[in-house]
Amino acid sequence: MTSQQGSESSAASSQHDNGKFNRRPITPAAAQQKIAAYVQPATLEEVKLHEAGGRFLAQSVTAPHPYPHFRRSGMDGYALQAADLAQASSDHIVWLEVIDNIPCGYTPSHEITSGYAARIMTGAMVPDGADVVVMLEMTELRTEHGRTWVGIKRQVEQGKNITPIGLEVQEGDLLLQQGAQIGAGEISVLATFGVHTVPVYRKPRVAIFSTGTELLGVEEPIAPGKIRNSNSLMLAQQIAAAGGEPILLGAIEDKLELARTMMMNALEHYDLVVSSGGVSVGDYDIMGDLVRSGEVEMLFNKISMRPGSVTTGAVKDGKLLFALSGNPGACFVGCELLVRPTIRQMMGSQHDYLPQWQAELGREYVKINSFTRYVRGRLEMENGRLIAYPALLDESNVMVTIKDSDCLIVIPPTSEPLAAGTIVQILRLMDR
Ligand SMILES: Nc1nc2c(c(=O)[nH]1)N[C@H]1C(S)=C(S)[C@@H](COP(=O)(O)OP(=O)(O)OC[C@H]3O[C@@H](n4cnc5c(N)ncnc54)[C@H](O)[C@@H]3O)O[C@H]1N2
Ligand code: MOO
Ligand SMILES: [Mg+2]
Repeated sequence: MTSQQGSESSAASSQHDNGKFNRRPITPAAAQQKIAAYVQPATLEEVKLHEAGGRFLAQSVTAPHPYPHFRRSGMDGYALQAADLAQASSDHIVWLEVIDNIPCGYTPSHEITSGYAARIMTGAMVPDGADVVVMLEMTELRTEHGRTWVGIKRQVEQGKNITPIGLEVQEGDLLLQQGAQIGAGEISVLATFGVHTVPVYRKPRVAIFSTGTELLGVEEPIAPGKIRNSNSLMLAQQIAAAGGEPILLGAIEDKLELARTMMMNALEHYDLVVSSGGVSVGDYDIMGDLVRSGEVEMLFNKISMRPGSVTTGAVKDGKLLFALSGNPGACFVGCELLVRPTIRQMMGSQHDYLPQWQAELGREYVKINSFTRYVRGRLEMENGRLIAYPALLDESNVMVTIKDSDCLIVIPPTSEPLAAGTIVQILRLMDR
């Protein structure tokens, strides 16, 4: 016991506490399912469209009108009847009288009949009667006595350079599904259809705290035996990237009473709670003790995965608590596999779990394990093949290679090393 460790820690009782050792592992998928059963949808709010980026739509949106909603010219040129050009050729120029000039934003003032044309700009409304727009470069002009004729030496197929009404979207079409995450393309759609305030899910407020008597604030000078609290800030970034609002509650010493107060307060005031550290079998692994104490309903305290086998999930009054391992690698993976999907499920996302792809293993992977491993990896495209390189240092307690990874390579339980070139599943990390 270190000098800082108070007598109220769980140390005294831990020798007799078999609960922490007799943990029944469940699979990562089972853990995800258990959690999903407790997810409560976030409430709604309206935000201005220009502030809606990254948020999740709380209601599906259907098209109030077709798009485009008028026949639109795709070129600067002349709107006319294609049949008038039936005799046009390099030896025979067809002349049509120009009776209108249609800029964008105006309605045509004349219907086009045989023998006539209207000068028209890209994006302008094609006049009734016209069934083609001939681009400016294919035409020549003649002016006589204040009247203007356009000359064309080529046939042009009917419909050319006219975007028909509803080409992109018909009235009543489903534009965006509830739960869609709003990016540039979605904003363009919403703007096009006049949705200037957007119903979105409120960002779940996710409380984050770390446990560890060794933890210093990031601003504090380094000291023997101490480390800076990197997990809290790493988690905050992951949670923000997932769509949540991280609330940093700081770090506490490994004291059961402090942890209880912190956890209960967080569960009361926030939508989700994520902690780091203290879930293993050590004397001061207070989060593990706390979750087993009966004050919260434990969902699991062992998952058949590495890193993060001791990752613990619990629920109290419908609110979920994720007690992640303190080892940075395990903390990171636990957040990606469990916390991220929860946040996204709360906001109705159809893309809640990390997308799964296949890749070739870039180098031999020799560690064998009865649990599924999520190995941080880096993806490269080589000769049209997707190759996943496992990090050279991928231990749970290794921090520095997290930044180099853009995927987690899924190594199933195996008793044999995996050869380079083996097809593996990978989970794409989505925060970059
Ligand atoms: N006897 C056993 N010991 C351990 C086992 C086991 O099965 N039997 N499992 C090991 C594995 S695997 C993991 S993972 C860790 C899990 O430990 P905890 O979740 O209890 O985390 P701590 O003990 O609090 O810390 C572990 C490690 O991480 C550092 N840490 C903690 N918090 C932070 C933070 N906020 N920022 C940066 N680093 C942090 C801490 O200093 C420790 O080095 O247990 C193994 N032991
Ligand atoms: O299972 Mo430990 O939790 O990272 O390797
Ligand atoms: Mg521990």
